[in-house]
Amino acid sequence: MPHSDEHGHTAIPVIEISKPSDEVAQQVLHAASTHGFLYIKNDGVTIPPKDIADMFKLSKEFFAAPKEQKAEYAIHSKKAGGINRGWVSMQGESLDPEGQKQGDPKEAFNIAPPYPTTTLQPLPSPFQESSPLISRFQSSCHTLCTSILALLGTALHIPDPAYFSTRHNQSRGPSGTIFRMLYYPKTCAQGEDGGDGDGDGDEETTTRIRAGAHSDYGSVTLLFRLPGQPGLELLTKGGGWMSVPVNPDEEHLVDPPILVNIGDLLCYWTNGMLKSTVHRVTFSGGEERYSMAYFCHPLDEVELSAVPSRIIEGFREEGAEELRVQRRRLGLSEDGDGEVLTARGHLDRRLKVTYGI
Ligand SMILES: O=C(O)CCC(=O)C(=O)O
Ligand SMILES: [Fe+2]
Repeated sequence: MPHSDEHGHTAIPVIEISKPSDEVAQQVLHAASTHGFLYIKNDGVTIPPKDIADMFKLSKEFFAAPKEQKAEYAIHSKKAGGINRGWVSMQGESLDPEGQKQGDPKEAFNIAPPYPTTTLQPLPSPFQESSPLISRFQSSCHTLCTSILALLGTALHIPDPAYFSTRHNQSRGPSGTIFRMLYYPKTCAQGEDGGDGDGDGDEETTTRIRAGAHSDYGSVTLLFRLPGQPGLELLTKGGGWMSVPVNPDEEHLVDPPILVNIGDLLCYWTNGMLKSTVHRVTFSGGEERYSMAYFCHPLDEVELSAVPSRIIEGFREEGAEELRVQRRRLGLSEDGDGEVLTARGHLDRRLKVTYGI
């Protein structure tokens, strides 16, 4: 490690964090500041593989329900608990509005963390009956995110060891954190004919897209996928697409490692040092596909002035171009005028681009 794939791309490392140390912290920082992606070896305890499997079972059961039933909990609706919660229908969202005419051929269901009460948002069956599992799963995802952020804090020599964890402590207030279950149905027209279904193969050379090219919004994202359901690709520095295997080390790892990627907010917050890498999902096989993502965000009120680290301060010049990209994504003037965004302000700007809300 690290080794390269057949195209010469350095592979995304699998990092074991069950015994945190300076060396482990350095490995996490290195992956986060080069690929923007890393795998965490599943220790079997933090997020039990059985819970992951049970969550996938629930997700399959929910998405198999009739459309009308799912539509009762439509995204942003009052019944689903408000903004950014609930069910997203097929083509109901475009992650790459400029690059794609149509919305993504996928469905999703968003669940927010329980705040300020301890109960989850109103949920349809079978989620309602499994609320304890869902809460437990979300909370273990959050624990893992906090551990990853703590390792980044160590490697960046942030003087306050609790800098990131305090700012992501959900018991202290609301945040943009959201857990999302995704379902990409098998649609033969799109698998064979670029989606227009007229059978003439006129888009033969176009890659079939299941989730448009995008970067995530928050601090860190955890991604769960199922063996045999590939399709995730990341944009390399050279402008090509590199596939991200579900289990990069099948020989040694029974449980697939947990994929982690850095979001725009953390890139912005670190002067562009941690990379928020653009990624997408393609058909590659066209079979149905399920995934789950935990998008971890800081508390709404957190101010995103550069994190207090000499390493980040020293990156200001090198990261200037990356920061300009980030500012463009937010619709801000490129060179900034000294204003400090809050985490909420950052998310609102990003959501506006995707949903127009
Ligand atoms: O389904 C996947 O593998 C990735 C989904 C994704 O990137 C997202 O929802 O942000
Ligand atoms: Fe994503």
